[in-house]
Amino acid sequence: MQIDFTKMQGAGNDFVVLDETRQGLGLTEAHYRMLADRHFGVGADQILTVRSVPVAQQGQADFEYIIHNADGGEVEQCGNGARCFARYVFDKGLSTQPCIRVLTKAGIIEPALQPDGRVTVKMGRPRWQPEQIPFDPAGLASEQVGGLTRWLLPPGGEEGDGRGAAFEPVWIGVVSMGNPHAVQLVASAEAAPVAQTGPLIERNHHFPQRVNAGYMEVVDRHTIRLRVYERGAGETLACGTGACAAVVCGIRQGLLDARVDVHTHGGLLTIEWAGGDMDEVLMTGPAVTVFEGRINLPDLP
Ligand SMILES: N[C@H](CCC[C@H](N)C(=O)O)C(=O)O
Repeated sequence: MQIDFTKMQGAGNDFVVLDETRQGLGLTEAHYRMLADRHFGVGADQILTVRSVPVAQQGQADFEYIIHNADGGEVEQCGNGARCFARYVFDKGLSTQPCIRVLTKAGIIEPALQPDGRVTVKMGRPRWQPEQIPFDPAGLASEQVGGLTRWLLPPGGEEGDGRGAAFEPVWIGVVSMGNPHAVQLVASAEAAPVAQTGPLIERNHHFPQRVNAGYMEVVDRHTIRLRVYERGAGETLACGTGACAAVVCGIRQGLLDARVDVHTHGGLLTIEWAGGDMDEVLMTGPAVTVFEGRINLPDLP
C-alpha cells in the first residue's frame, strides 16, 4: 500500500507523522517498525498518528495523538512529538487555533504555537507513586533526598541482579510523565555510560513495562545537560518527556529552580515546573517539518 507521510523533528528527535483524520491506515506493529527503519523505511525514533477525537471524548479534546516507538510498540506519551503534532495540524489546516487540546493514552496535553516558531506544551503533572510508573521497588534500598525518594538500582539485565554486567548500582529518581522514566545524576553527560547501561536499565525487571533511562548533569540551578536512552528507540538526540522527568527530579532534590534550560545533543528544551503536586510541567522547544513523502509499504502480518 502507498501511504503519504510527513517527516518532522523536534530537537533532533525525529518522527514520521501519519494523518488518519479521514480514514484509518490499518497499520500493524511490523509496519510501524518498517516506517521507523533507517535502511528499509523512512527512518524515525517514533511514528506519530493524527486522529479525530473519538465520539466519547468530543468536546474534551480537538485531536487524538497515537505514538509508536521505533520497535513498533505503542506508548503513552511523547513530548517532542507533541510539539511536532501541533505544528503539523496547524500547517495542514486541520486546526486554525494555535493552542489545541490533544488526547493521548496518558491524558490530555495542550500544545500552543509560539510567535517565535517554538511550541509550548502543558505536559500534565508528574506522577511519583510506583504503581503509576509502573515500578516495583521490592528489594531495593531507598533514600530521601529533599522531596525525592531515590532507589539504588543494580543496572543488570532482565534479572536485575547485574549478572554479566560490570556496572555499579546507581541511585535513580523514578517518575512518570505518562510514560516511565528512571533519572540518574552524572558528573558528565558526555562521559555517561549511556550505551552500556541504558539498555540494561531500560529492561530492568523492576520496570514491568520497561523504562526510559535519563542521565542528567546539573550545570547550575537553571541549566542541565541530558542524554536519554529511550524505551523502544535507544539513545535519541533529545527526549521531551525525559527532559520533563529530569527537571522535576532535580527540582525535588533541591538542585534546580522552577525554570531550567535542558541542553541535549539535538538542541535546547526549556522546562518549567512550580513544584506543587497540582502543577503541570511546561515544555518549550522547536518543531520542524523536514520533508513530505510517499512510501510503498508491503503487506505485513
Ligand atoms: N520512548 C518513549 C516515547 C517517546 C518519548 C520521547 N521521544 C519524548 O520526546 O518524550 C517511551 O517509550 O516512553
